[in-house]
Amino acid sequence: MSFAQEPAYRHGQPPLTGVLLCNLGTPDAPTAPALRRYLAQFLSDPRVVEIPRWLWKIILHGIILRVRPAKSAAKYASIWTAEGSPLRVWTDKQAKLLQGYLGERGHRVKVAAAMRYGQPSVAAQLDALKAAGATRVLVLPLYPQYSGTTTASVIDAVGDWARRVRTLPELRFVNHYHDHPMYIDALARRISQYWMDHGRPDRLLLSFHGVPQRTLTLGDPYHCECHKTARLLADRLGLRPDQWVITFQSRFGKAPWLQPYTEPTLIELGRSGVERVDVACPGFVSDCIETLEEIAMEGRQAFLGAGGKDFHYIPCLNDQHEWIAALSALSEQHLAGWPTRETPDVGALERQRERARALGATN
Ligand SMILES: C=CC1=C(C)c2cc3[nH]c(cc4nc(cc5[nH]c(cc1n2)c(C)c5CCC(=O)O)C(CCC(=O)O)=C4C)c(C)c3C=C
Ligand SMILES: [Fe+2]
Ligand SMILES: [Fe+2]
Repeated sequence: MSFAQEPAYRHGQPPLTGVLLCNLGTPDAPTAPALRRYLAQFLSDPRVVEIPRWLWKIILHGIILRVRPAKSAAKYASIWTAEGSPLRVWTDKQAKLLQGYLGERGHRVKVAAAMRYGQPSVAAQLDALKAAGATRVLVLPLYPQYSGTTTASVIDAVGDWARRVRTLPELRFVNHYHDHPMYIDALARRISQYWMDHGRPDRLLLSFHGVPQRTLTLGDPYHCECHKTARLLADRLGLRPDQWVITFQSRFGKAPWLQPYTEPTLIELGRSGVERVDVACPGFVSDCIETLEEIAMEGRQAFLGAGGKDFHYIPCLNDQHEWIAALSALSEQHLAGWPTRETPDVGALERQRERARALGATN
C-alpha cells in the first residue's frame, strides 16, 4: 500500500467520508433499446418482482420486454430534457448541493450520486469514493419511506459490491426518514408556497408509488410509513380530514397493489363535482417519469376528462433549499460518531466531563 492511501488524519485531517445518495435509476436515453436494458435490469431484481424465478423469466422475456420498452420510451421522450432524464439531473444536482452544504458545516466528505439500475451504478460510485480515499461511506437511499422493493435493494447492491472488495470502507445505511421533521417541513413549505402563488384547491391528493398489496401482509413497513408521512404533512398544513386524500400510483401487473389507486380516485373526484384538485407526490424527492408524465399529464387528463375543472401538479422537493438542508441534517445525524470535522467539539467534551463529575467521577 502506498502512503498516499493512508488515512489523512496522519496529516492532521480526519478521514474522508463518502456519502452515497442513491435513487432508483433511469434509462440512458428515451429509446426502446435503452428502455429494454434498463427494464431488464430493474425487473430482474428479485426484490422488485417476488414470483418464482422460472415463471417470471418466461413472462419478463416472453411478454414484458417485447411490449413495454417502446411504450415506455414514448413516455420518457415526453419528459426528457436537454440535460437528460429529470431523475438523473435532479439527483446529480442534489449531490452537488449536499456536498456544498456539508462542506460549509466543516465536514470532510465526498458526496456521490448513484442509480440502483442504470448509470452511474452503485458499484462504480463506491469504487470512485474508495479511489478518492474514502474510508467510511454513509449510504443514503433517496426513498424517505422504507420498502424491501427499493431501500433493501440498494443495500443488496452495496453488498454485491462489497463481496468483491478486499479492504472495505466502514459502511452505514440510512433506512428511512419518512417522519423526519425537516423532511416534513420541506414538503409543507413546498405546498404552502405553491398555494400562496396559485391559491388553494378543494382537495389535496397525496400520491405515493404503489407496491403489491402482498408486501404489506408480508410485513413491509412501506404502507404504514407513507400513511405517517401523509398524516404529519396534512397536520403541518393544518388540513381537515375532508381536505386531503392519500392514494397509490403506478400499479404494475395484474395482482392487487396498495389502494386507493391514484387514477381511479382522480376520476371519482372529477365525477363527484370536486372542482380543483392539487396533487403532490411526497415519496418522490425528485421529479421523474412517475410524477411528470403519470401524474402531471395522465392524471390531469383523467381528472379533467371526468368533469374536474382545475388540476395542479405541485413539483417534488428537487433542489429546494429546505430539502437539501434536511438531507444535510440527516447526513450529519448518521455521520455522528465518525470524525468528519477538522475541529473536534471541545465544548461537548467539557460538558461531558462536568456531567461525569456531577455523577461522582473523580477525574
Ligand atoms: C418511490 C419509491 C418507489 C417504489 C416503492 C417503487 C416500486 C416499484 N416500481 C415498480 C415498477 C416500475 N417503476 C418505474 C419507475 C420508477 N419507480 C420509482 C420509484 C419507486 N418504485 C421511480 C422514482 C421511477 C422513475 C424512474 C425514472 O426514470 O424517472 C418503472 C419504469 C417506468 C415505466 O416503464 O413505467 C417501472 C416498470 C415495481 C414493480 C415496484 C415494486 C414492486
Ligand atoms: Fe417504480
Ligand atoms: Fe408509472
